[in-house]
Amino acid sequence: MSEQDRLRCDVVVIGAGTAGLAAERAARANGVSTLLIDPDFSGTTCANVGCMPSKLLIAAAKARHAVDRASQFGIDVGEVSVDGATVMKRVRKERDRFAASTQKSIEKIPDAIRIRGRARFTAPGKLQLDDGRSIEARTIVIATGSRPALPDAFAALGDRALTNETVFELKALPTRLAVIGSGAIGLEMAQAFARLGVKVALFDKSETMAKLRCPRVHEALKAIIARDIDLHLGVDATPEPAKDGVTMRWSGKSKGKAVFDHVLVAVGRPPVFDGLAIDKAGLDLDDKGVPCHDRATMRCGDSNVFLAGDVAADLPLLHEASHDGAIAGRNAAAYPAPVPTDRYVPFSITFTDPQVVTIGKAEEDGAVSGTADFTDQGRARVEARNEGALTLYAAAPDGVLIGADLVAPAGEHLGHLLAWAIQQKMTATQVLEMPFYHPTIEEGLKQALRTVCAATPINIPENQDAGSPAGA
Ligand SMILES: Cc1cc2nc3c(=O)[nH]c(=O)nc-3n(C[C@H](O)[C@H](O)[C@H](O)COP(=O)(O)OP(=O)(O)OC[C@H]3O[C@@H](n4cnc5c(N)ncnc54)[C@H](O)[C@@H]3O)c2cc1C
Ligand SMILES: NC(=O)c1ccc[n+]([C@@H]2O[C@H](COP(=O)([O-])OP(=O)(O)OC[C@H]3O[C@@H](n4cnc5c(N)ncnc54)[C@H](O)[C@@H]3O)[C@@H](O)[C@H]2O)c1
Repeated sequence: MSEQDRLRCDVVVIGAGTAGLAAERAARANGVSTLLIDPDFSGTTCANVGCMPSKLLIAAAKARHAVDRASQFGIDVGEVSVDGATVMKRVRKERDRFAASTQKSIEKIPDAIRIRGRARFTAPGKLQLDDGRSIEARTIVIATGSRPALPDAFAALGDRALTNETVFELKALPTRLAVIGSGAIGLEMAQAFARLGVKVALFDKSETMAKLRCPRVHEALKAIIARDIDLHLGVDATPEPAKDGVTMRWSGKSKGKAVFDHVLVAVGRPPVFDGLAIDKAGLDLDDKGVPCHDRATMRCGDSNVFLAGDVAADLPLLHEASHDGAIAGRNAAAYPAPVPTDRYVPFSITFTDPQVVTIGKAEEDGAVSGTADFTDQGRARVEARNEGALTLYAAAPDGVLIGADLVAPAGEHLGHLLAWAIQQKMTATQVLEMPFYHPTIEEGLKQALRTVCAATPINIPENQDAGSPAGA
């Protein structure tokens, strides 16, 4: 092999998504030479087909829903129509802006570092590109992301089956949409399409949506989702091509048959290892084929290989992908002396309206719990958003907050307050000692914090008024 066919660097990063870009940035900032490998450099999943286009569709649904809700305040807006083609055009136009700005930042990486191609292992620590060039690196970061699972029965439907990679390309809104999977993608997209006027049915083989642990919060979510969507949990749903769409048949907790224009398949996103020949990397793999790794360093065993982002199959979320990347990149540069990092408390928000949040640990981890209900909470009533429930989990006997499940108005903001308090290992008493402005949704937290205090031998702060202002 000629010298030209041999690429050399300290740290090679495979995959230029959120995690890979963060890893390359961190490695280079630590003074080592890097190479970044990607077949397309077309921007990130987040910008192209993930977080951003999904939130753009949700924003359109929110606008339509606000109009629908206006009448309860005595505001008559007359007949409303949705121009589906314009809705989808805006989603793509704004999405393309986000994608272009990601691409611009990729273009700022020096040319010599960006290598177009696919990498695969030929032996432990040895990589080859699909054009035959070999890569010699001191350390390797794998950041190849995840992609939507598409079971065979759905793949057989051709373009009637949609995933997050195709749904945002729809030129108009469908009339009838089946959604398979009530995880984050299924719930967000099902509710958004339904609120834009699409007739939506949602099917899941599990009886639990959005990985909620608290049955009370789950019941509240079920009632909210079922208002807009024909909801079928605990069912096996099978598709079959029909003349003008797809026939879905389902059985289990409910049974039926209906025809839809399209089926959106959102049944999880397994990590991408194909083409990498990961079996030749000499790494221990878990039962799902993911290299065993330490989340504190992102290092695979005692090898010179690190993981970052969705490919690690830990918490497939954007903030975790970028944290993984920073940790893996720095430690790949510091090899063989990786520095462990404390990880964030697990924290996820599903952007339904109201939003669903899960944080940290739950009852099964030995916690006591405190609850709050938003059906009669003051500010929530003022806004006619009085629905939802919250459960806080705390360690006994000291009342240190360790987790939460909630579906509540302003859920993403309550979620952040709680995640930050939990990350800081605050007790229920310490949070109760914080100022609560009136009248706010945040006041709804007090109810749950006080129940945690009552369930543990700790006291509600003595110098605090135990009453509630009107509607708190
Ligand atoms: C519809 C949807 C909505 C979402 N919404 C949210 C949200 O609201 N909030 C949130 O926190 N998270 C959200 N997520 C999750 C979030 O988008 C992901 O966790 C994140 O984008 C993962 O980043 P990554 O770098 O691991 O993967 P990616 O950005 O997918 O990057 C992987 C890269 O690896 C490259 N690659 C693959 N194979 C090879 C190979 N063999 N050689 C070289 N390169 C290769 C690919 O081309 C790609 O560029 C959403 C996801 C989806 C699908
Ligand atoms: N707001 C956010 O942060 C956000 C939004 C979208 C996606 N994401 C990320 O993307 C990942 C993938 O999302 P997702 O919704 O595809 O996966 P998911 O793992 O969140 O949910 C998949 C759902 O599909 C169900 N399912 C699996 N196989 C099925 C089958 N054959 N028939 C019926 N139901 C089936 C599961 O029971 C589960 O409820 C998420 O884990 C999340 O981390 C995050």
